Amino acid sequence: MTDSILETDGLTKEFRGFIAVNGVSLKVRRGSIHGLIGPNGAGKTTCFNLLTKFLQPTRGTIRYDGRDITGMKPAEVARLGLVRSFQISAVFPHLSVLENVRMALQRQRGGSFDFWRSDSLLRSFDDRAMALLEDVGLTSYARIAAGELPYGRKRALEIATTMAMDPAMMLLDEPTAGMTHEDVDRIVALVKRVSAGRTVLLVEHNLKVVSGLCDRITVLARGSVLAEGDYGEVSRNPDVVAAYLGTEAPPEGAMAHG
Ligand SMILES: Nc1ncnc2c1ncn2[C@@H]1O[C@H](COP(=O)(O)OP(=O)(O)OP(=O)(O)O)[C@@H](O)[C@H]1O
Repeated sequence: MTDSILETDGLTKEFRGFIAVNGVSLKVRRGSIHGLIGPNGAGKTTCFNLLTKFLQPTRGTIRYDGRDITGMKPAEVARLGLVRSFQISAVFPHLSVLENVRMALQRQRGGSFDFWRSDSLLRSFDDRAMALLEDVGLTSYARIAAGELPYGRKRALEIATTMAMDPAMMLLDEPTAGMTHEDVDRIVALVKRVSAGRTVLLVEHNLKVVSGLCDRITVLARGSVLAEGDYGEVSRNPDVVAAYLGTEAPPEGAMAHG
């Protein structure tokens, strides 16, 4: 018996007749770090948006923690503990790093954005916010305006604000996109750390990141599942190699792992 926390069955998304995601049946094991990879245009982002309920599927079902969430709204699934990392645009650039996490904590408590009046309430979240900042290595940046953070640190802040929701499952969309090597290593370590006691699903282009992080990997190509397994298995799969070589060369040496 596998203990899946997230399961899709025949998940399909059509855009005016173009099938971006085609009959994807996915099982994400509770407590695992699961990677969703595939060449450009494979349907990863569409799939991610379906799972986070930002898009409604044309067909198919999504079950989270034993419950059918197919028709639910993003906020509803977030309340159930299935939370996507906030986009950088969701970080308030003029507020400090600490204030951003405080806001996220307040939101988790069901508070409103009425931060004019609730300053004292927000301050009560300081301790928890500082603990989260420590988790993501941002303690020394607490008082800096979020907008002034270097890019890699902004992604760490995004993860801290996601963690503020205390999700049972986190969905991360390319957490290392556009990062320097040093930032990539830091985010990999961070995702590993925050994955303790949670399930993580990430869409990721960088196959070295995937090989270092993921217990299980689903490879999408042209909207369908092409292969599934651990990194060693999928990287040796001739169909996977062909799919990557057919559209773009994988990052140097990436397929040589495992
Ligand atoms: N809103 C939309 N309307 C029409 N076509 C779309 C829409 N969103 C995505 N597509 C198409 O669906 C296909 C899959 O796109 P998607 O962005 O999900 O792939 P991806 O694997 O995330 O690609 P990439 O790695 O390039 O980000 C692409 O051909 C894309 O052009």
